[in-house]
Amino acid sequence: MKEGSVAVIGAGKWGQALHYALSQKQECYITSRTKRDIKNFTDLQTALSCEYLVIAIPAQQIRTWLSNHFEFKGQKILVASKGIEATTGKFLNEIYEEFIPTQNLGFISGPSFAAEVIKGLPCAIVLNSLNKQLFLEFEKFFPNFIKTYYSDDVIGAEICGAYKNVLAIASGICEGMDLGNNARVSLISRGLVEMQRFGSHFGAKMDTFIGLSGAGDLFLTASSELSRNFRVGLGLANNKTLDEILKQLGEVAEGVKTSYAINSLNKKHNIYTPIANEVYSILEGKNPKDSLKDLLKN
Ligand SMILES: NC(=O)c1ccc[n+]([C@@H]2O[C@H](COP(=O)([O-])OP(=O)(O)OC[C@H]3O[C@@H](n4cnc5c(N)ncnc54)[C@H](O)[C@@H]3O)[C@@H](O)[C@H]2O)c1
Ligand SMILES: O=P(O)(O)OC[C@H](O)CO
Repeated sequence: MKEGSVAVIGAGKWGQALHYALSQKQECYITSRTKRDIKNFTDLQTALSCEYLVIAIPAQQIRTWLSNHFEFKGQKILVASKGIEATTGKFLNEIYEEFIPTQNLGFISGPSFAAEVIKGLPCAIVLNSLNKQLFLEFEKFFPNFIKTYYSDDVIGAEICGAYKNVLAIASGICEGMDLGNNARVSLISRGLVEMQRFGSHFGAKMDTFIGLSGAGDLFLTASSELSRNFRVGLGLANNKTLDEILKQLGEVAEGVKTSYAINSLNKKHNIYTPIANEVYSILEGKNPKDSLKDLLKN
């Protein structure tokens, strides 16, 4: 293993933005399935031989990717994806822990559109790990335009990052239906309460929901067309089919599959999640106008 070396795995929007950020202070490799014209692009084996890996592949592909490509040789990992595995209802930390010791795992959360990070615009994120030493090691790789905070609430960060994508779809639907600012902000506020209720069931810390990982990322994603999930909502409100919307998007919108995961988890654990339930129902064909009526019922 090349000591001190850093690589990003996955050259989608977020992988490329993180590669740009992490290249400011040191050399940083990047790899993906198809070769890209990016500085320090390398093959997978070279990337995997780095000591520090930042993994930015979509949540639903992680298990297969780890099974097929990854061999643990002591690498320290920062997970950059946001989502819940739809087939199992597992949070990303649970999947990674099947392959990698907890002490070697960290998770990025917080409001961070790739499109702004790749321009070097300032932002603040959280690096979540049960191992504070890991945070200290990764922290020094981040450039001056990114402020990094530490949290040990891995489960809280994972739930916020995944749940806010579903709420961003709901907010996009609200916007697409022209329901006004009052409606959108009511939805976002009640969404935050719902996300907290869901998270507390799984042991997330309350503080996480009012910080960057929770309210921060929710406010960002549920209020901007820069969000892919928000744009999925806009499309649904405009009667486009999900297939059409995703084809046009051409990038991952994690909230779609995460809606299915949350739907299974809230049924299994009997958690009251009215907004996520309506997003799931709309994805399954319910008319958004009927969802609105149901959400407004006292
Ligand atoms: N884009 C953002 O602003 C942003 C910010 C924070 C977090 N994220 C999260 O980062 C993750 C990736 O998002 P993105 O914006 O880079 O998406 P993207 O659609 O731009 O790119 C996804 C990348 O994953 C790769 N990929 C897909 N399937 C793969 C597989 N089976 N094996 C290996 N690689 C595979 C694709 O080739 C592509 O390079 C998502 O979980 C997303 O929620 C994105
Ligand atoms: O474009 P989205 O909806 O995947 O959101 C991107 C990031 O998660 C924002 O922090």
